[in-house]
Amino acid sequence: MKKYSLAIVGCGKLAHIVADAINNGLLEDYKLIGAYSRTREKAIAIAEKVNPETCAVCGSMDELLALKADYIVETASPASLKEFAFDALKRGSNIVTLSIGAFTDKDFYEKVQVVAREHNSKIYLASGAIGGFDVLRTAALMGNCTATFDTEKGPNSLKGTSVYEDTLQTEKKQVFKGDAIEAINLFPTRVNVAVAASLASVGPEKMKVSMTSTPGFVGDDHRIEIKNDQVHAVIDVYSSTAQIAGWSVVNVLRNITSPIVF
Ligand SMILES: NC(=O)C1=CN([C@@H]2O[C@H](COP(=O)(O)OP(=O)(O)OC[C@H]3O[C@@H](n4cnc5c(N)ncnc54)[C@H](O)[C@@H]3O)[C@@H](O)[C@H]2O)C=CC1
Ligand SMILES: O=C([O-])CC(=O)C(=O)O
Repeated sequence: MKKYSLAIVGCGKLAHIVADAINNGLLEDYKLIGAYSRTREKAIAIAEKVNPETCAVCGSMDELLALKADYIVETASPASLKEFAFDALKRGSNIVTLSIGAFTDKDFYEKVQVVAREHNSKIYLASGAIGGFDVLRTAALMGNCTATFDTEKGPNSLKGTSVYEDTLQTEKKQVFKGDAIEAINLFPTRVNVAVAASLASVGPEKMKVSMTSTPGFVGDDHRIEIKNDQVHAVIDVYSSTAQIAGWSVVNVLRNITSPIVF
């Protein structure tokens, strides 16, 4: 049976979910051939977990791209996706990404599509911590639609952002209201989901995004609502950890090689 080669960029928490899935026999159509992360030890940890003999620990992005893996899983950051997407697609590698926030850069979003078409490669947007791309896309296709994206988080997950203040520990507060572009600019690695939902529906400028901080709240709740003349759909996903996003990459990879495609 043909195995597709796989490489991982960004060897943190979510990459380990993909590595565990390989080890647990959930990705039998793939062979991990390379791992790259800013911190070399993290790439070593992934290679050692899966198979240090067949998975190269890459010292640079170029080294990883030179492997020309059939699929590159990106679990790093929107900035990293921008760094390697063109080169990867030009070499015929397909990309599975969680850092969909990168696509609020219109120029980048348009150019990756042109390059992917020219080189017969594809970019798969993993559903991450949300879902329902199918109904969002379908409802949007029908026309005349509006959409909102409301996130609830605990204050501790906002530490290190400009909206954090100690009073959030005791008071519920809407800490952000704006569109998906403003949201990802303020929270570069926390609202990829809002951008993903917007690209699947009304676009980043028209997606009305809010974020509410609730004292003691654990995990994330993302509530997407889309309406057109005939359809009213609500997709509400609560998750106590971000692990669902790593699993969504596993799901995309399984779908790619499955005879039944969801
Ligand atoms: N779409 C979604 O639902 C979600 C998307 N994400 C995205 O996935 C990314 C990874 O999440 P985690 O695994 O939880 O983060 P993490 O912080 O545990 O791991 C990310 C790893 O990537 C490395 N990295 C970052 N930029 C890099 C670059 N330019 N080149 C090479 N390595 C780089 C970091 O050093 C780190 O080891 C997040 O930054 C976020 O953009 C995360 C959660 C949900
Ligand atoms: O884990 C989440 O809830 C969402 C997240 O980080 C992202 O979209 O970047």
